[in-house]
Amino acid sequence: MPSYFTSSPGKVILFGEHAVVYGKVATAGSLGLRSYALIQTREDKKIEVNLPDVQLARSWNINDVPRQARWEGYPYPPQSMNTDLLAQLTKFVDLGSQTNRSQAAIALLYLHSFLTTDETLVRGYDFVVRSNLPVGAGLGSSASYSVCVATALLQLNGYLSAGKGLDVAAQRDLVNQWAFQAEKVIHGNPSGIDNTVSTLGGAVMFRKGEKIEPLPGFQSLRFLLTNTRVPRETQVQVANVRKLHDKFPTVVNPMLDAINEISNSCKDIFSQDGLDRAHLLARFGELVDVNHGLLAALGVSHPSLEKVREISSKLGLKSKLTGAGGGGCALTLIRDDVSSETVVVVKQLLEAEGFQCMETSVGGPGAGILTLTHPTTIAEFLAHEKSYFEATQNWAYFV
Ligand SMILES: Nc1ncnc2c1ncn2[C@@H]1O[C@H](COP(=O)(O)OP(=O)(O)O)[C@@H](O)[C@H]1O
Ligand SMILES: C[C@@](O)(CCOP(=O)(O)O)CC(=O)O
Ligand SMILES: [Mg+2]
Repeated sequence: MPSYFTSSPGKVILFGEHAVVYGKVATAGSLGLRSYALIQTREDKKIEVNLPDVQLARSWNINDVPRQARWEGYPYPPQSMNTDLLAQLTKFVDLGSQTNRSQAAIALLYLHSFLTTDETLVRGYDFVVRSNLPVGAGLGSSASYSVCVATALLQLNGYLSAGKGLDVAAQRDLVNQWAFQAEKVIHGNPSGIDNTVSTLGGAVMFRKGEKIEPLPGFQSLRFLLTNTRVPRETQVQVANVRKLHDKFPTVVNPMLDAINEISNSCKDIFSQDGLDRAHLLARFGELVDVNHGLLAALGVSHPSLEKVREISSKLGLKSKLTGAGGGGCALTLIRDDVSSETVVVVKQLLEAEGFQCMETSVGGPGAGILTLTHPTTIAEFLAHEKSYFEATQNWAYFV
């Protein structure tokens, strides 16, 4: 009975969120915080889904879920989203269209409709996801979830098996393309940066439709992430920027161009010979400030995010919102010369506001699969989730 774990990281966008949706360059890295999925076949033709992070536990008869006939470009996703299928699935899951739970369930079933083979159809499967990432806080939980879903369904249905003749790069590409479809279900109009970073890992400069450029040196940077715990949805923030853009294109386009130049300047700083690290970090901090100012002008800051900036700047630290904004997370650059006492103080001050501070590594591995020798149960997976999480070093990453 095939049984697999899949795992993929969240991400932090350093520069370029929102602008990246308009084809500008953005800079981002994978996080040490990850999501983990369990997928395994069962014998009663049911799909049993358990997503505790969004309080969803549901089971469906596998034959009741709509299935797609072979399409052009198989096994890569079709060029455009199937909106009829989306409407059908929204009705089928019957959880409302805009809730956390329904988006997660529809994204899973959307991929299921395309990827399920006859072999899986006669059996059914269990599917569980747990995440160490805060959901809806700007650290790419939706992309991390989407990559876990895509990897799990592709693996269970044999698309990644040796017999298919895909090398590692092609496997990652297939996962990334399907994860992007799931992100589209959740976000509406994603740029693709989040699923790409979650699939590939590392630190990259990303522009829609172009080859990914690795950004060496990034791993040595240290950040504090602060979750303001103010809920927001990426889809809503992206739509608000779109409205502003469409109303005042001549005002907004130069702002997006300026954001583009921030990533280019960041790259220049890293590749500048002879620039000592103290100067590099000081310049980086200035770009953090400028990028936040532009994002605030686009209307995606929030009083809680301004509070993070105010507190950190009192201690000489630079912060900006990260992800879609409107709440969620901010990142703060911790320069090498910042003492551990200062970090403790800033964390205390931020936590006193009710915020949650996290320090995590940036630029680690991307998506991975672990084949289980013994099938497990959903209950056991959830009961022992910590040890599964800690087994991360044994995972077969696509790297
Ligand atoms: N662990 C998870 N389990 C199920 N669904 C998840 C999980 N993490 C994220 N999601 C999905 O992603 C959505 C949040 O996405 P989004 O608004 O883009 O925020 P984020 O910045 O965290 O990516 C949730 O509403 C849910 O549909
Ligand atoms: C705002 C945006 O640039 C990043 C969104 O990231 P998150 O979902 O808030 O983690 C949107 C996108 O790139 O698709
Ligand atoms: Mg997201």
